[in-house]
Amino acid sequence: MNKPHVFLAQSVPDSVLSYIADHCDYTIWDKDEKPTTEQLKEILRHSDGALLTSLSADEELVKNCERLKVISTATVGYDRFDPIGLAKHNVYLTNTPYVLDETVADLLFGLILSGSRRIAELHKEVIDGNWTDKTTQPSLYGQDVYKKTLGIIGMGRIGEKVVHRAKEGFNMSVLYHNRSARPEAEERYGAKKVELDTLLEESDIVVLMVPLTEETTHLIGKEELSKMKQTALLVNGARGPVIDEKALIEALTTNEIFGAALDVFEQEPLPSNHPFLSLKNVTLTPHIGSATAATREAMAMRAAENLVAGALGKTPVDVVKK
Ligand SMILES: NC(=O)C1=CN([C@@H]2O[C@H](COP(=O)(O)OP(=O)(O)OC[C@H]3O[C@@H](n4cnc5c(N)ncnc54)[C@H](O)[C@@H]3O)[C@@H](O)[C@H]2O)C=CC1
Ligand SMILES: O=C(O)C(=O)CO
Repeated sequence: MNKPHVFLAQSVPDSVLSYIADHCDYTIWDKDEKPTTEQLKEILRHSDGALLTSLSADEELVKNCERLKVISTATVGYDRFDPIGLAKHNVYLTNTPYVLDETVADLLFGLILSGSRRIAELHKEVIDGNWTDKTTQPSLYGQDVYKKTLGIIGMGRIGEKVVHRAKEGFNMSVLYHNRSARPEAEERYGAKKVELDTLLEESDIVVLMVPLTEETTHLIGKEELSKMKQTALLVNGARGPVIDEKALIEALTTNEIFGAALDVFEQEPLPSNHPFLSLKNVTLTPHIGSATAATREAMAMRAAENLVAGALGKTPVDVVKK
């Protein structure tokens, strides 16, 4: 029997490629520039499945792809894909939940610590040869993390791992804002579900961990920032557009809040003239929430398992239901 054919828009670890090859024939896109929409449509017309992590897909892309059964992304976030549009043409969208939760929560705690204790800012002072008596003056003091109040917006898989670290490691109080109540988290961590405004007003550290949707676009803007404490830190591990960056830059420039620690941005990579780059009260990382060798390999394998299952005509484990 002929093997199904899958398209890989990017390379994958050898172990993952070998798993795919056991079940499918494959083509890998090996050019530096991404395929154009027209090139992608043509490729997908001849594919049973596709791994499109760094690309996007909607109804228009797949409407003439009779063979196509699955589009897999090696990410948990799927805001660049339209699961409903794909489903209209019997194409599953799959993502990679669970396997990255602990790793992303670790990074978020790195951001919390760096932003609160000014690690990135003062690291730069040391590197630049500016370590003088003045470096430890009160105006450069940080904020405590231990026993402070963490406000988490988006108490999902990753949000709960952040809360675990906050409670078990730092004895923090936890407020959360989520679409639905999470009674187990309330019981286990003493987390309290509150309205967004209350969370913003009462938290010392506000962490964003919601998916990017119409509802969460610019969830944090001028008005929301004005409700935060002047000593508060805003941490974004979700997606850039969840924050209105213009409003955040204004709040950081006028010290309306203490600082921001950000892994995701409205435009990625950040343009070289971006105002964030000249602010001191920010920690910036280049969207590395899940970027450890082990976790990225686990994500690629999970994405491959979904891809292979779909291409073979089975129902993949991680079908995105919207
Ligand atoms: N920086 C990075 O590298 C990474 C970023 N992410 C981002 O984090 C997001 C969350 O991932 P998971 O925790 O796995 O997702 P999840 O689906 O388990 O959790 C998201 C939570 O947000 C809540 N939510 C959704 N819309 C909301 C709204 N309008 N208001 C309040 N709560 C709302 C949901 O009820 C859910 O509990 C992903 O969608 C992705 O965009 C995920 C992994 C790595
Ligand atoms: O999985 C995701 O959604 C990411 O942003 C990268 O891990």
